[in-house]
Amino acid sequence: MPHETLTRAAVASHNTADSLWCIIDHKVYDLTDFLDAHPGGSVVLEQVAGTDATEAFYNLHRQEVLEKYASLCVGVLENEKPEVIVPKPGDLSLVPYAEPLWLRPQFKSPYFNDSHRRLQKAVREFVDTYVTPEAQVKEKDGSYISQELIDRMAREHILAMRLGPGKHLHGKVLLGGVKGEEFDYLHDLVQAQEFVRSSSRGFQDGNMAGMMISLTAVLQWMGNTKIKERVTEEVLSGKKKICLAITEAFAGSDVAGLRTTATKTPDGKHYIVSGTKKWITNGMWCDYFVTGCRTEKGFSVILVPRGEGVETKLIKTSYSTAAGTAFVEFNNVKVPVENLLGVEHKGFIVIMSNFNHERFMMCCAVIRQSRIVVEECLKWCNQRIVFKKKLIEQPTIRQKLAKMISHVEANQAWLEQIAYQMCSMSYAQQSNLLGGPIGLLKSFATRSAHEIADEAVNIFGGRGLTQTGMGRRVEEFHRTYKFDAILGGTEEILADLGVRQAIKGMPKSML
Ligand code: HEM
Repeated sequence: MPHETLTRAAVASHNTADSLWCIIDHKVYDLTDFLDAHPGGSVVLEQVAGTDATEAFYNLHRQEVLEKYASLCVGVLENEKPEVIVPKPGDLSLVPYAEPLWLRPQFKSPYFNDSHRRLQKAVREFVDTYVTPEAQVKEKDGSYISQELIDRMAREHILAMRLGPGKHLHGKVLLGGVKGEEFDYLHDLVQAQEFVRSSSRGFQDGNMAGMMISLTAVLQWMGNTKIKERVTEEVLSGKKKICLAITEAFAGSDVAGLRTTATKTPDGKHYIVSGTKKWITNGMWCDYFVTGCRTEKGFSVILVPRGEGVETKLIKTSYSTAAGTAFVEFNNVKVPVENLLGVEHKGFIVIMSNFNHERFMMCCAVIRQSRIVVEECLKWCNQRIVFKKKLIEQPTIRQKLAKMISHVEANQAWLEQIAYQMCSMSYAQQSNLLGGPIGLLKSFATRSAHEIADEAVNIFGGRGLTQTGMGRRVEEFHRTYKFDAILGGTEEILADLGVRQAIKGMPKSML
């Protein structure tokens, strides 16, 4: 915190490398000892010694740089007040279009009530305080989520909440005082969109994405109540970790082409699971694998615990290894038949019904990330000066922003409408009636992400290709938005699913 009140004249006298001060946003910084450490070099700082460097600073740095180096601040200017708004944990952004319409005070929404708003506020505070700081470190160094954060999420029932609505939430009081019984798909949308604000795509998946897409299958399809209750308790309390193991090097979206086999032992008491799985999110640290296998007369899903014959190797992808993406080998792993999910040889339905919620979550995430990029671009265009004008004064730039904003707003409106429909449908109705629309939305939202990432990099220039500094969020989005276009079904497969499902509902007669 600044201790002294100073005048501009006093600052002006500290204008050499031996004593170098400058003003940024009405505060005074002593940069003398920072000269050699400054990533932009000492020369540029000497050029602004003793002057007001606010404009030069914001032309090149993010506000968070000043927060990180707050200790360099030695005073405030007499009778002057800082103008830059520093957000506190939980705050809404004041940048236009940075928040979905329902969170902007001037607008109303037919979908969101007081309970959704309470949840939003509490989750944002939680994410800003506990998730984002860890996410940013882990995204960079590639290490896995801390047990401390997992435990904290378990205590607040956040792990349970992130599976979506259902009986597993009954009797629990969630963040914002929301009762588990009232948690619906609009709450689900709210929490999913708040969690991605930590802007670290690898860590975002590292933060229990595997659990979100696999424990749901255990809850829904595990016939053996004892195993179901034990595994659910272990995972939701954070003691054990679980992931979905379907994709193979041999087959991705083509689930029918999988080669991992599960053969029953002669006494009928066990399966012997053999084969490999690839790109398994969180696989590196998981204790359980919800595994797709070929069985004698079809396809079955089996809960395989880590143990003898299970080996995991890290896969390096374009996002951080914080996601724990694994190549998994099952080498004659012996699993009790009680670990079967759903009906033997009829596992296709287990996987397919699970996909809807996974894809819905991915829509929530990629649409919110796209909005973050729009916010970054609006901030930058308002801050960056080129050809003696702010970037925002260039009509070409405004055209780009118009396109980006329109994509985000259209997708969010479609998403909210789908979430609203989900609230009043059974699981089976959702699969029948919403599998297609969710597929179309995911496919369209990632095409939008493609356009948004492309325009954002053009707006940021070299900074949009640099992993630190002003453009780091844009660089990360441009590098990683494809994960959402591929995982959970590719754009083409899902677009096709959407149309095929629509055609199923066509009247038989010619129209
Ligand atoms: C409190 C004062 C300052 C601090 C703590 C600071 C810190 C930093 C940091 C951390 C970076 C790395 C890039 C980033 O994270 O954004 C950086 C880059 C840079 N800084 Fe500063 N800086 C300060 C003031 C200034 C001023 C007043 C100028 C110019 C007149 C300046 C010019 C630069 C330049 C040219 C770069 C390289 C930018 C780039 O590669 O895009 N800095 N500074």
